[in-house]
Amino acid sequence: MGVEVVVDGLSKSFGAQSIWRDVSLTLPPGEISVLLGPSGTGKSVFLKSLVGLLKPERGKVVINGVDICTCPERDLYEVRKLFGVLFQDGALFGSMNLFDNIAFPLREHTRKGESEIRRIVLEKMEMVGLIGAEDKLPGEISGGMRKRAGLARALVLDPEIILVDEPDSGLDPVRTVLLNQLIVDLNAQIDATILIVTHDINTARTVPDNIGMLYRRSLVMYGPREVLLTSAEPAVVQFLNGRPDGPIGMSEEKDTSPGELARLSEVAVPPMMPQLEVTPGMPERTAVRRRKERVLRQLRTLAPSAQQEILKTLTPEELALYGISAPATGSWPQQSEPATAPAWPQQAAPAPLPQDEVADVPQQVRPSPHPRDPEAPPWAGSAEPEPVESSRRRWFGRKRGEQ
Ligand SMILES: Nc1ncnc2c1ncn2[C@@H]1O[C@H](COP(=O)(O)OP(=O)(O)OP(=O)(O)O)[C@@H](O)[C@H]1O
Repeated sequence: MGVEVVVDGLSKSFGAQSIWRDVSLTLPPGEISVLLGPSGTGKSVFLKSLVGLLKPERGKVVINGVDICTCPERDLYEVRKLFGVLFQDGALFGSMNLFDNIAFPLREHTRKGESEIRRIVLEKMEMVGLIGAEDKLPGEISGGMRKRAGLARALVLDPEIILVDEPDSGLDPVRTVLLNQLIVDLNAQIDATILIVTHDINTARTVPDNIGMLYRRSLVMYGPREVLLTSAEPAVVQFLNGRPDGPIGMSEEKDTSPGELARLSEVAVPPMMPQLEVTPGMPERTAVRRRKERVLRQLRTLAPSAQQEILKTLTPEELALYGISAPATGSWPQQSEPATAPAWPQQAAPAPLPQDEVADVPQQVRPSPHPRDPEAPPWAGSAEPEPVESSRRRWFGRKRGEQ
C-alpha cells in the first residue's frame, strides 16, 4: 500500500511573493487526491515542495516519519525513491526513444541488468498501452502518448506515491477520460498514494477520493470529494461551474461585487457525478473500502450536504451495519440499535479475468474487514451534527495558532 503524506503548516514564497501560506493536509495512503485551483495559485509549486525540489520556508512534509523539509540530503534521497512524478509535458528526453526514456531511472538509480530492465520497461509500457512504440522518439508521437510514456517512466521504480501535474493539459476530452481511467486502474493495481494537480473540472468530479482547492494563497478546502463537490462556497461554485462572475478573476486579487455574489448564490451546485470505477477485470481498488471507513468515522464533522452524498454510497447492508436508519433524507442520520460487529465474509481479491471475459463483470461492493467499534459509532456522543461554524472552520482552513 502507498504511504501517507502529511503536510503541516507549509508556507512558500519566492522573494517578496508569497505563493501560499499555512497549508495543512494529509494524503491518505493508497487514495487518489486532487488539488484544484485557478492558474498561478501555486499547484505546481506545491507538488515540487512535496518531492523536495523546492524548500518551503515554514512547515513540514512528513513521509514515513521523515520531515523532508529539514532532513539531511541523504534521507531526502531515500524518501524520493518512494515517488514517481509525471510532469505536465511528460518531461521526456527528446533525443531518446521511448524505451530508453522509460528505462532511464532504472539505469540511473539501480544496478539491474539489461534483461531485467527490459522486462520492467515492457511491463510498464504494457500497463499504459504503449507496447509497439518502444522505438519512437517523443517528437514522433501524440501528446497523449507522451503523457502515457511519462507515466510509464514514473512507474518503473515501483513508486508508493505518484504525483501527476495536469494530466489533462493539451489532451482532448476523450484522451483525458482515458488517461483518468488509466490512473484509476493503476491505483487498483498498485495501491499507490496519488495526488493529481489539475484545473479540469471533469477530472475533479470523477477521479479522486479527496479534493482540495488552492485559492488566494490558502488551501480553502480539503477533504472527502463530497465536501468540495457539494460546497456552496462562492469560489468553489464559480470554479466548478466555470463561471465568469464570482471571486475568481483574471487577476488573483479581484474583488467581488455584491451583484456578482448574488448572481453566484443563484447558481446551483452541479449534481455529484459517480466516481470512475476500475475497468472490469482489474483488481478492486482497496482504497475505496479504507476510505469508506475513514470517512464514516469523520461523518458528523462534515457539512450536511456532504453527509448526504456519502450516505448515498452505502449499500443497505452497510447502512444496517453502521446503524443508519434514515439515509439521504436531508436530516441527520438516525442511529438505530448498534449492530454487533458481524464478521465480514472473507473474500479473496478477484483474479483478473481474461480479456474476452471482462464484459459485464458485476460490481462488487465489499464490506469492510475492519468494521467500526460498535460501542463508538462515527456519530456517537451527540444526536446533533457539529455546529456549522466549526465544521466550516475545519474545511475552510484555520488561522495559524488556532485550534
Ligand atoms: N522557481 C520559481 N521562482 C520564482 N517564482 C516561481 C518559481 N516557480 C513558480 N513561481 C511562481 O509561483 C506562482 C505559482 O506558479 P505555479 O506554476 O505553481 O502555479 P499553478 O497553480 O501550477 O499554475 P497553472 O495552473 O497555470 O499551471 C507563479 O506566480 C510563478 O511565477
